[in-house]
Amino acid sequence: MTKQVVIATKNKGKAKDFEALFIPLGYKVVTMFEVAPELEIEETGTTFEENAVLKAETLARELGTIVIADDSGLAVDALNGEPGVYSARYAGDHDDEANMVKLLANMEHVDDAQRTARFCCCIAIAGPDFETMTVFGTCEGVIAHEKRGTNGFGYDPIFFVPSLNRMMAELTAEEKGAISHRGNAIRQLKEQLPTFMN
Ligand SMILES: O=P(O)(O)OP(=O)(O)OP(=O)(O)OC[C@H]1O[C@@H](n2cnc3c(O)ncnc32)[C@H](O)[C@@H]1O
Ligand SMILES: [Mg+2]
Repeated sequence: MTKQVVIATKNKGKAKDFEALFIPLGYKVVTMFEVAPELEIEETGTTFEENAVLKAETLARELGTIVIADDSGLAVDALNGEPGVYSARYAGDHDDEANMVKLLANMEHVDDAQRTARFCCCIAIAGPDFETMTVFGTCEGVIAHEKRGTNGFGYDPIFFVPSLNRMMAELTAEEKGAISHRGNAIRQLKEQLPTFMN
């Protein structure tokens, strides 16, 4: 029987990232589209951790099983850490394209040296018989002046990864997982929960 991991997400790009990380470990990835399509979880927290815990615990309670959730975002130094926890809704509705347009406009007069940023990801794991646990991962980069690349999701086309000399949206899902905030968080989870992710 294939093991499965339930992720409290409705973001298809995020789900693909998780598949690249979990399938090699022998897990099938299941999202809210399959297990709770009607459930809307309002992200009322002010930190990645609060929102990740909220999403994981809400779905775990609903299903009575172990659930993982990811709350993530982009923190841009020249914008004092914005859009941060509001990354998905930066330009209003959840619209990746509009979010990038707004971010590039707000960065128009920022010099190359000041365009540093990082993706942040808090992953929470919740279940019926243990206390919710969280791990945190980051990925350093630079905000480009224009979009490039078609892989990934969200802000990937404007996030330059200096160590690979490519945009995040130019990496395969496997390459992204090896260096991303999400990959780094998952690797920590794996270290701390070897029995869950063996
Ligand atoms: O809450 P769920 O349903 O998981 O999906 P979401 O897209 O709303 O997810 P978040 O609330 O965690 O918001 C994260 C946003 O941050 C951005 N983001 C997070 N991880 C990213 C990544 O790996 N690449 C590009 N953008 C990312 C992107 O705009 C996401 O919509
Ligand atoms: Mg969300």
